[in-house]
Amino acid sequence: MASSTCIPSTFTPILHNLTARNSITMVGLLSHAPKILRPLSLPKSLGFSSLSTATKPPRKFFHLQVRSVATPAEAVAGFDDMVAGTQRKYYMLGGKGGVGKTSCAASLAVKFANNGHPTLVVSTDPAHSLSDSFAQDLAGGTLVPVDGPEAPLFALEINPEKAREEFRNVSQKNGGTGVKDFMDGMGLGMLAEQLGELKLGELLDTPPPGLDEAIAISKVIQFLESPEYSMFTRIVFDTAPTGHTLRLLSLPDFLDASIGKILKLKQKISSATSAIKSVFGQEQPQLGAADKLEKLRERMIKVRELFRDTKSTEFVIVTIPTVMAVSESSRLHASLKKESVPVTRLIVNQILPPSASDCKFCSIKRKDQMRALDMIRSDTELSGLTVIQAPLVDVEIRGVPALRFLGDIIWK
Ligand SMILES: Nc1ncnc2c1ncn2[C@@H]1O[C@H](COP(=O)(O)OP(=O)(O)OP(=O)(O)O)[C@@H](O)[C@H]1O
Repeated sequence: MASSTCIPSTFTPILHNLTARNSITMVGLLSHAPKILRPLSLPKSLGFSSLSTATKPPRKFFHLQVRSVATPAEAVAGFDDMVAGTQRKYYMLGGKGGVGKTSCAASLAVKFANNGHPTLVVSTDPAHSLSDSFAQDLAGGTLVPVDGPEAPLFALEINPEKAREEFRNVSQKNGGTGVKDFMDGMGLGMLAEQLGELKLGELLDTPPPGLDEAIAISKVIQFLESPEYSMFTRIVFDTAPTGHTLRLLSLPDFLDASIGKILKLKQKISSATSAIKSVFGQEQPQLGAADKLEKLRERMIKVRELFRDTKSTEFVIVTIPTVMAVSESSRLHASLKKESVPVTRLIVNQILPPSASDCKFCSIKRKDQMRALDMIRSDTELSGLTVIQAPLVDVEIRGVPALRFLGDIIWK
């Protein structure tokens, strides 16, 4: 049984962001735990002072001695497998809101880059939490280089609203409000009525939930298919909270079916319009909208294939040790399995580090967490996964040094 690594609760790294970017002094209150933690090397390049005489850039801030403590067995993430090889791999991190998806995704991206992989970290979260996590403005919908890691690390915050706008434009034709007007305009309104069951209007004018994710990911696929982005060998997705992800997973089939029907409709329209043309001499309408939908459909199929590619993709579920979060993670895993999305790792984040003297609050909290960890062990969906435990650290995970610190704890 793998022994556990944990941060003694007395260890408190304090990150003071000094004036210049990246010049951070890390003052670890080492007096409490000199025997456990000792600074191996701190990068002078980042402006670290006295704590170390390191000259070459470090691999780690601190060396944690592995010691067995009475916490449930945890596995290690198997980072060596994740980082091996230069064939492009995709890691999608997802789970309940607020569990630490962005922090874990960003820390994984930093760790890949610090191990030599040109890496792209993508978020479709409208709240721009990736910028918060890196403490750098990454908004704008284009690739932004992240300062700090050793190999190139770029971030992409896709704005779902903009992506949705694009989608809506696909369906609008000559300023109409959608296909219905478009068909009315061609005197084919009655045909639109008959096709009511297609819910054409809803599909094109009000995108279904999860579409943001699908379009955002399809945008990334577009990026990655172009030569200038062929350098990236690791792509890390910080996905939206569970609900969106589940809808996204079923979306390509939904769109496939609906767009498939639209394209059949296109067939009907073009034969109907040639009939109209011969009677009314009307112009043959160009069907740009339907053609663009065809492109969208192809991209959605690529999204679905990407999610299901066991050779290059892995979905990592992130949770926290509460009954609610574990229950949601179990449902998420069941849905991912149904959609044949490969999942092997589960991160249980923000676990209270062991402590000799628990206050009343902590001892109750700890009991709840143990109960949730027991739930994982007995859960039919989750018990087969590699469970990686990440401690609750008492500093906010912001900026590359802190992400590197968290990454060294989680991605071993
Ligand atoms: N192991 C940890 N120890 C302490 N704080 C943590 C840990 N992991 C994450 N946090 C903090 O928890 C907060 C939420 O983290 P994060 O934004 O990564 O979660 P999220 O799942 O992406 O949230 P959302 O669903 O809102 O996007 C942040 O303030 C982050 O710094």
